[in-house]
Amino acid sequence: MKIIICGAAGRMGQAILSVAKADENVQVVGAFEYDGSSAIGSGTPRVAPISDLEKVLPQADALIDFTSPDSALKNLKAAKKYKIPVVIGTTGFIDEQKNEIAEIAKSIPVVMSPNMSIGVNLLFKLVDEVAKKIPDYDIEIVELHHNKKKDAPSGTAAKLAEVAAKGIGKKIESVGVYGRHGIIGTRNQDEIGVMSVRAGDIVGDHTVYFAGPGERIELTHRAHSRDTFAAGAVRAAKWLKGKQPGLYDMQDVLELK
Ligand SMILES: NC(=O)C1=CN([C@@H]2O[C@H](COP(=O)(O)OP(=O)(O)OC[C@H]3O[C@@H](n4cnc5c(N)ncnc54)[C@H](OP(=O)(O)O)[C@@H]3O)[C@@H](O)[C@H]2O)C=CC1
Ligand SMILES: O=C(O)C1=N[C@H](C(=O)O)C[C@H](O)C1
Repeated sequence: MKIIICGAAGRMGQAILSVAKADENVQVVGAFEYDGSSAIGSGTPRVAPISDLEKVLPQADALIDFTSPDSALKNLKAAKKYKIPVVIGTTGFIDEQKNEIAEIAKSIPVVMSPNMSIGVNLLFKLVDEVAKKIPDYDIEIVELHHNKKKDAPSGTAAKLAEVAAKGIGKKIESVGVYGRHGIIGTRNQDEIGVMSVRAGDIVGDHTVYFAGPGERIELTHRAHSRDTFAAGAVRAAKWLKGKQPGLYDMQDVLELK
């Protein structure tokens, strides 16, 4: 399995490189960073400028992207040109970009998930189940991440909120509340609060609260290491081999649907 890693010098890129190196069935044929990055020329395999991506794409079985929304979309467009399957772990896409990704996925198979861990993908299922069972309980989501994270809320928290909203028969666009401040009045019954904490080197924690009269449920996932996301990304790349074009997620890869 020959893979390309975009964002190779980043936190996730480095974790994926070490998972790939430990796997005898995986060969990294390209490790890319943006043009002008101080990482160009470093490491094994050597980190190359993203402007060289199309030189390597024809030899790859899959491209794994953990960069930023704009560059992920550019890399996806290049992969489409060469019909190479793509794993997108990058988060923070706006709706217009998500629509573009869905359109491109009509031509090539794409796995896109804000969280590649087994635990969080099970958490999505649990939240759906609990929200459906107790739709009148207050739902709040708190996510904690390291102080270098650029997007908020995390892609995972956004997805948890979407799943919870759907579970209670609402659209997250109508019920999502992102942070609170000032004399805001009492809580609306249907709102789903999403709070973001940025501190130190926290890898990624997500808690979903369901609070009702005299009790609450807290469903928490804590990632101890980025290796869990990296292993998931490599598993998704392998899973994509021979798949029909389409937009898949980690629940497809992990057969949780
Ligand atoms: N789906 C999942 O399971 C997970 C998703 N993520 C998501 O993955 C993304 C990356 O996270 P993380 O690794 O922590 O972030 P980092 O900032 O550490 O890594 C991103 C890397 O991509 C580089 N980069 C930026 N633009 C380009 C480009 N045009 N071409 C190639 N490389 C580029 C960055 O360079 P520079 O720093 O110099 O800008 C950086 O080295 C985020 O969106 C994050 O939310 C993270 C963990 C798990
Ligand atoms: O940026 C990160 O670090 C993480 N991002 C993902 C997200 O936005 O949900 C997943 C994970 O929690 C780590």
